[in-house]
Amino acid sequence: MAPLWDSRPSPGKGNGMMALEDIEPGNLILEDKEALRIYAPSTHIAAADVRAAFDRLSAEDRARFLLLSDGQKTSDDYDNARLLRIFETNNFEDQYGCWIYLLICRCNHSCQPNAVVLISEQGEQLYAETFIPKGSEIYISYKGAIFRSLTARRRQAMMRSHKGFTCSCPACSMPNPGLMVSDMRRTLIGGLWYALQGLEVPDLSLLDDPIAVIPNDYDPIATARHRQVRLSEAERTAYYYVLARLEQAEGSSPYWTAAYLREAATYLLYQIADPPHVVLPRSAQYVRDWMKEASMLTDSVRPPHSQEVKSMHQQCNNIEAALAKLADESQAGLD
Ligand SMILES: C[S@@+](CC[C@H](N)C(=O)[O-])C[C@H]1O[C@@H](n2cnc3c(N)ncnc32)[C@H](O)[C@@H]1O
Repeated sequence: MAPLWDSRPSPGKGNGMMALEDIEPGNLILEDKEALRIYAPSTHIAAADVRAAFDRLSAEDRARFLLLSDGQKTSDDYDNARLLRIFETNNFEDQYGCWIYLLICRCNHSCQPNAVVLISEQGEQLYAETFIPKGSEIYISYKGAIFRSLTARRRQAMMRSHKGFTCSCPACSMPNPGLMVSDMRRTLIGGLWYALQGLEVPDLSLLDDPIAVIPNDYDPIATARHRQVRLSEAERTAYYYVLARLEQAEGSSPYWTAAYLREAATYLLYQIADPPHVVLPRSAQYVRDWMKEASMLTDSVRPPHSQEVKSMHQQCNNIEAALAKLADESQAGLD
């Protein structure tokens, strides 16, 4: 298959991954695998560790490693300090340590990404999550889900502290009033998300301090206090539904809209299922419509064999069966 991308200059971001063809949502862009892993947190990794891991790579992979950005691109030559800079500019991190991909690492970050890295038994695969027109840039998000609920200023503060660059992605460089609307939407997304987790919105003021250094393990969720009042099922239905539509309006992955619609449908079903089991046809139709939309959206951005697609189809069937059973019980009650 001819490559769907090439590495080309991306204004203000070094090089980036540019689409050579129109790429449809759900299409595979490239396959990659971890090339180099160091089992330590990024803050504990020294130049000698990177050098040792680099020396274990094949000659071909060493050459590909040296193609990655070092954040300042001083020369084609390399010493231990440059190897460390490349590692720091490109590494992914989890609780087990840090690693590098030789292809995926050539992708820039966006706070409104159009692609996602999915991990399967075959390795790591980059998939389009929205339509990517020929000639435009392919972006992933370098940050986890809760990052999406921050305003542009707060996201930039976090990126500067954690990744050493000021994010100039399309979502962050949008002019007003678009940026203001996006900030408001994301703040609402955060408020609804925390409430649904049974949490108060945490104090995020650290992210408003322009000179604050935000620790690498900064986790706003861990500092959030528990809410005193539990949300009712009606509130949960409404919150998930609004969350789905806010994510959609914000241009997030359809995967999130699908996940929240499925929750909204499930909580609406719980309400229908409450005694006295009178199934209101309109509510039942909403449950079906939301599940159908959630299923179509998941199908559009995840491979057919993926766990997400299988589980969404299974849930559609379960919900359809539950509705049919409730309708029978409701009819029996009326007879
Ligand atoms: C993993 S590399 C991505 C590929 C890199 N741009 C290249 O030329 O190979 C990460 C670096 O790209 C740049 N970068 C990525 N996303 C960016 C963004 N949204 N805004 C500004 N710079 C970005 C930063 O210099 C960052 O340190």
